[in-house]
Amino acid sequence: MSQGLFISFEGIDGAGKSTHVEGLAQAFRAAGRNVTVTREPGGTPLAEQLRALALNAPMDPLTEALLMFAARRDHLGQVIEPALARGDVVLCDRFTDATFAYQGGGRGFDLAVLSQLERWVQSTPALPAGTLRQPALTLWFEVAPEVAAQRLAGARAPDRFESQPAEFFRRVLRGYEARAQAEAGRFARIDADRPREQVWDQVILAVRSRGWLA
Ligand SMILES: Nc1ncnc2c1ncn2[C@@H]1O[C@H](COP(=O)(O)OP(=O)(O)OP(=O)(O)O)[C@@H](O)[C@H]1O
Ligand SMILES: Cc1cn([C@H]2C[C@H](O)[C@@H](COP(=O)(O)O)O2)c(=O)[nH]c1=O
Repeated sequence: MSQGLFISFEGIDGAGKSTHVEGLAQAFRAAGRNVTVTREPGGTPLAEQLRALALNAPMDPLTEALLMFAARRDHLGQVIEPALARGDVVLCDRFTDATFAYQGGGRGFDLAVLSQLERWVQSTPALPAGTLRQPALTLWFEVAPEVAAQRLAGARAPDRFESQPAEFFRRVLRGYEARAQAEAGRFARIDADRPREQVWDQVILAVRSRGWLA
């Protein structure tokens, strides 16, 4: 049986990350792997309900952060951990880096509290004590907020996050930068301000260079 592999996709709204999730899933399936495609917040019936609240209902920053981690706890227990235990490749559209970027960077919420929640929520008996469940690779789609906003313009009714001004997304970007610097080995920076084909080339290179696809 193959070993489970956990890959997350990150970036500001409209960076273009979801566009490449299914392509990477197909590449792994073509190589004979079982793939679980999922997203955060969401991925389980309960977490999808929490997603609808987090994206649409007015709330204070602590409530928002708690909802993200509550959804994540359910998602990890119901979907991610079982899939990894089966040996699947798990492709997750956003994970905890989004909380540090959006709630920490964007909202200015206390990073120490987020780190504590991360330790509680991502501890798992599947890993040695003191080790947290984290992606093996995080594909970080970096793009200027103005470019991302243009891509989303008119596409759908904006939610509580998508309707934030460019300055919010500049803070979110800085939040991602800080996480990428702190955990450089886990992050692959994708220059997402390029045509789709060139973005895809960077995605597949990041995976191949780690020996996970030929
Ligand atoms: N490289 C690209 N160049 C131009 N447009 C793109 C590119 N990649 C994706 N798009 C378009 O930009 C829009 C947003 O793409 P996508 O949904 O993949 O972004 P996202 O990062 O997943 O956004 P969100 O987090 O808000 O769901 C879509 O209309 C998509 O077709
Ligand atoms: C996981 C997570 C997500 N968010 C925000 C980021 C996005 O604006 C939405 C999710 O929408 P998408 O179209 O599926 O990208 O939620 C957040 O603020 N904090 C998080 O932890």
